Amino acid sequence: MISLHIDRMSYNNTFKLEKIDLDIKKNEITLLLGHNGAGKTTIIKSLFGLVEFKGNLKLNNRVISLKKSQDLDLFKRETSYISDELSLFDYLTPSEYFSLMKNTVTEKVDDKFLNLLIELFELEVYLDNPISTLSHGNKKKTQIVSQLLKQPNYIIFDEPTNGLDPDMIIVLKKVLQIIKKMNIGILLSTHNLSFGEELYDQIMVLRDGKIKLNASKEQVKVQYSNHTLEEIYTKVNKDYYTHIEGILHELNQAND
Ligand SMILES: Nc1ncnc2c1ncn2[C@@H]1O[C@H](COP(=O)(O)OP(=O)(O)OP(=O)(O)O)[C@@H](O)[C@H]1O
Repeated sequence: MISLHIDRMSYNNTFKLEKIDLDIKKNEITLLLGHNGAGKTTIIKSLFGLVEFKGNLKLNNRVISLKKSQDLDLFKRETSYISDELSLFDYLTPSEYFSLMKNTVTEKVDDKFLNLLIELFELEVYLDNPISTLSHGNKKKTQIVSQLLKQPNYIIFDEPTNGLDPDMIIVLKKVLQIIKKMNIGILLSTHNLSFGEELYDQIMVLRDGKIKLNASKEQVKVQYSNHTLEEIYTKVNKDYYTHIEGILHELNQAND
């Protein structure tokens, strides 16, 4: 299990995260939801030691320090990060890129697993084209496959559905359901409520750097019975939506 505890973190006092407790458990998907600027990426950056914070990071119940090269190497080996920024080597082809990724992991990559992912994400026809010539969605799929092929213990996935077409969103949802059962823990940070709804086992909702909801799916069911995730999200952020309803009412009146 990965456990991140942030007591406090701030960017020059302009934005702060407080009392964040995030767990990523094997065989589970943790969903991270929040408005633009809520702090989701900052939490992910904290996980990778890219921002300073007061608190601690545990891997399998042991506190680790990403400033120590040994701990950093261990954490990198255990974790794949699929970012929303497409930082691929554009001059390589997907095929060359996958080979490069295969050579960077210690365990042997299962070629059958890789070929099935290539087929599922419909990348066969682009395998020998330079990545620079691929569409945004195909670059994204190349990035997804390049990280999944490592079959890490944990996957941190930022905005998984950005740039994907409806077929691929459906395929990705099914792939993540299978991958989770391979004893892999997944953190999904997404704005796509319907995508997250079917997938999550744990949910964290953030507003302005603070936790509004941190619960398991079972706890959510007890508290919100059959409500959809959109309804739950709206209820959790009640103050915001009451404010928005007021403005929408005025907009409607102005239109009369
Ligand atoms: N390097 C930085 N220096 C100062 N402030 C920053 C920095 N990076 C982010 N912020 C601010 O911290 C807040 C949280 O940003 P963050 O990127 O974590 O939000 P987010 O929830 O990922 O948003 P989005 O959904 O828009 O990606 C924002 O107000 C942002 O402007």
